[in-house]
Amino acid sequence: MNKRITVIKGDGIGPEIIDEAIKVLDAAADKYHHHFTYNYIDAGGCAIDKFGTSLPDASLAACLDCDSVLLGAVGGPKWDQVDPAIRPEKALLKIRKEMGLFSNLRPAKVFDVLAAASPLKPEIVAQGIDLLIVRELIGGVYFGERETKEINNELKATDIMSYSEHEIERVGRVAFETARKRRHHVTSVDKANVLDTSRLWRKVMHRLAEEYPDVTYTDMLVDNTAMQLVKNPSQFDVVVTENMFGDILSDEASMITGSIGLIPSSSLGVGSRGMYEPIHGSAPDIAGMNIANPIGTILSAAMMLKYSFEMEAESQAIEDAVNAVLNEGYRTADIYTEGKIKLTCSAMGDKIVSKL
Ligand SMILES: NC(=O)c1ccc[n+]([C@@H]2O[C@H](COP(=O)([O-])OP(=O)(O)OC[C@H]3O[C@@H](n4cnc5c(N)ncnc54)[C@H](O)[C@@H]3O)[C@@H](O)[C@H]2O)c1
Ligand SMILES: CC(C)[C@H](C(=O)O)[C@@H](O)C(=O)O
Ligand SMILES: [Mg+2]
Repeated sequence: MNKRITVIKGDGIGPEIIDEAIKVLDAAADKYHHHFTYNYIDAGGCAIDKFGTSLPDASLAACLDCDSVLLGAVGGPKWDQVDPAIRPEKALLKIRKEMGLFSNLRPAKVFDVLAAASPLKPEIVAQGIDLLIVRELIGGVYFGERETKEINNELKATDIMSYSEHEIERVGRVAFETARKRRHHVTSVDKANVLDTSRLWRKVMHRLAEEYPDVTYTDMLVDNTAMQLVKNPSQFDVVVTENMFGDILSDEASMITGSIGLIPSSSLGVGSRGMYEPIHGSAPDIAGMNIANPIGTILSAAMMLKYSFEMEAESQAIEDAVNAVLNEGYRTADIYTEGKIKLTCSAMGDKIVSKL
């Protein structure tokens, strides 16, 4: 099959991890006789430096005219003082919105061989950790009206969180449908003891739960969820939540697997075109050092093959290659434990390619 992939390397470690994912995609294309063409575009801080804006029109157009988008990461301290309207992160939010990517799947699974890298107690890890956060991606406080104004010589800032029934229902449906392919349990996370948006969220989720009697359902408040993720993560199968809660909880869930560098994500809307990116950021503290973990990005590429291109076997082959490399004891610095073999970012990419 021929597929056109728009690639955004972005900032910080973005270029390093994307290079490894492209190596892996090329190896998969060779093995299965596909042809992937890559359209490299600028977005984020690097685009501000070149064009004075984080998302040039041509870059957005390239995201809307391709079979899927692969993204490294954007942002970093260099651009912290720029006009908020053109911040690197704005580019990412605009691409998500314009592509209509309302559901963001963020799996957090402890690989058996990486149990020692998890900061949780071994007896908790032994119960098995394999959960999937379904994060609403183009609504809530990220996209509500915002302003900063001066009142009586004091600045006041406002960010509005809003959700409609339709926005909640479409992501809820993704969660229930996905649970049917997994362990048939959905935990819906909200703050219904305080927020109106959460009370509406809960109402819509309850309505959906009745449509899916084969899926067991639990409501959980977000503060308790943050605690339960550390105390008893094996209780979770699919966790569905609004945009900002999902952002925060997915970083927390990633850490119980050992490192944020391991976690991929897919963002989808209606139709098969999606955006695929690791959940971490541009990691300015380790950028340019060739020590970042490329596995989250490589597994994001694997998700692209499965969810957007219907290439199940190819996607599985990449996952198997990652598992094989980990099983043989190879580790990047973030997941290194005593007695294992430490690899750079590029050497990890090469090793995974060699297993394909
Ligand atoms: N999707 C994205 O593009 C995205 C996501 C999150 C944050 N950001 C942006 O990235 C910048 C830095 O954010 P931050 O420092 O809060 O979060 P971060 O995720 O970039 O880094 C947090 C910590 O995790 C480590 N880390 C992250 N990815 C890693 C990897 N692949 N291998 C090894 N270690 C890794 C970093 O070294 C750092 O110590 C900010 O500008 C932020 O807005 C972008
Ligand atoms: C960079 C930022 C806008 C982004 C988000 O909050 O969605 C990031 O944290 C993520 O998790 O993808
Ligand atoms: Mg985040």
